[in-house]
Amino acid sequence: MAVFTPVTLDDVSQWIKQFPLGKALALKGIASGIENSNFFLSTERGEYVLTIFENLSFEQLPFYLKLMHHLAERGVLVPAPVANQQGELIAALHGKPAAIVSKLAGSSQMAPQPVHCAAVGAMLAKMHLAASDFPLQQANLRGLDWWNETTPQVLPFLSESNAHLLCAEMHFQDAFAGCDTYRALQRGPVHADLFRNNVMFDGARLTGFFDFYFAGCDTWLFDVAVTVNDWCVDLDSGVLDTARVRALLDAYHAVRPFTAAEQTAWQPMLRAAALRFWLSRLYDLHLPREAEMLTPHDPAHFERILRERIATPAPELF
Ligand SMILES: Nc1ncnc2c1ncn2[C@@H]1O[C@H](COP(=O)(O)OP(=O)(O)O)[C@@H](O)[C@H]1O
Ligand SMILES: N[C@@H](CCOP(=O)(O)O)C(=O)O
Repeated sequence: MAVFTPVTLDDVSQWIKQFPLGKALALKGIASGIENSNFFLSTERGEYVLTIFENLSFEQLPFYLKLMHHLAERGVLVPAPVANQQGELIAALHGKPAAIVSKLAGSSQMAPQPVHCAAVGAMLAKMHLAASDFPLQQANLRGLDWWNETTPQVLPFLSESNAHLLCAEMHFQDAFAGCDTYRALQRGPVHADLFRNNVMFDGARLTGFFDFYFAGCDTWLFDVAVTVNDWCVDLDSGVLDTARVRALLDAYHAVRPFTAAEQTAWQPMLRAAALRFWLSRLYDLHLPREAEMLTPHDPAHFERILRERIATPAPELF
């Protein structure tokens, strides 16, 4: 459970006066999540989510919140940020940046079927197209540079076999990022963390993507690979489930057709997406921040997925 910054209803009752939401009625810390402090906030005007950002700065946050606003205006299902009286989407709470966004209906679908994967694939393609004219630029802060910075920090904690895997994969990914195929890939703002727990469903109806706080400008294919590695994986073995993969990729392709360069890059990109989360989970496990309540994710899951993506040919992209 992650609430890094404790907040009381009293604290919020004063603070919320700058927003057009009426009085704060109830505040409840949210158990899941590992990056930020999140609370369900009931007000006289409805149900919202209050997020206190633990790592992102006031300078970095407009990218995420304005991106959500941009997407919501274009019909992509995402939480809408609420502006305060000054028209700002970010306001300080306990000295940290904080924001209020609308609460999505439904719950996460943690055992997805092809029908859920198809809905995610179609909305992901729609999101990539809708974000392509978003004017702000911000790199994916958990991209290749971060992997290169983080690798030496986690290496001392690894077994010989895992240290070898990590170094070899970093070498492979550094070379991949320098090749012509990689440079030919289409780019734009991506979610970069579109796991099952970051999408809401009401039955089989997708009600929204959320948790945009790892978003950044990167290749669209990286976003697809992150999504497939989570939504279409057999959680015990790390093997991809063919029916879910086809549902997700075919639905994406129907909205935004994949390119030949993307087909060539697909397997390296599935590996890159596995590496990214193996590294962040290793970092969070071995070099944790102080949290009032925190359950770290298991790095071995993504080590397994990475080994599997290296060993097994990738499914056809289209
Ligand atoms: N806009 C939202 N609507 C509904 N529930 C939300 C919303 N944002 C967050 N949540 C809930 O809060 C939980 C943690 O949020 P998340 O953004 O994943 O945290 P973190 O950024 O710390 O990883 C989610 O699993 C979800 O249940
Ligand atoms: N999805 C990442 C961790 C990021 O946490 P989230 O709760 O913000 O999705 C992982 O599974 O390692």
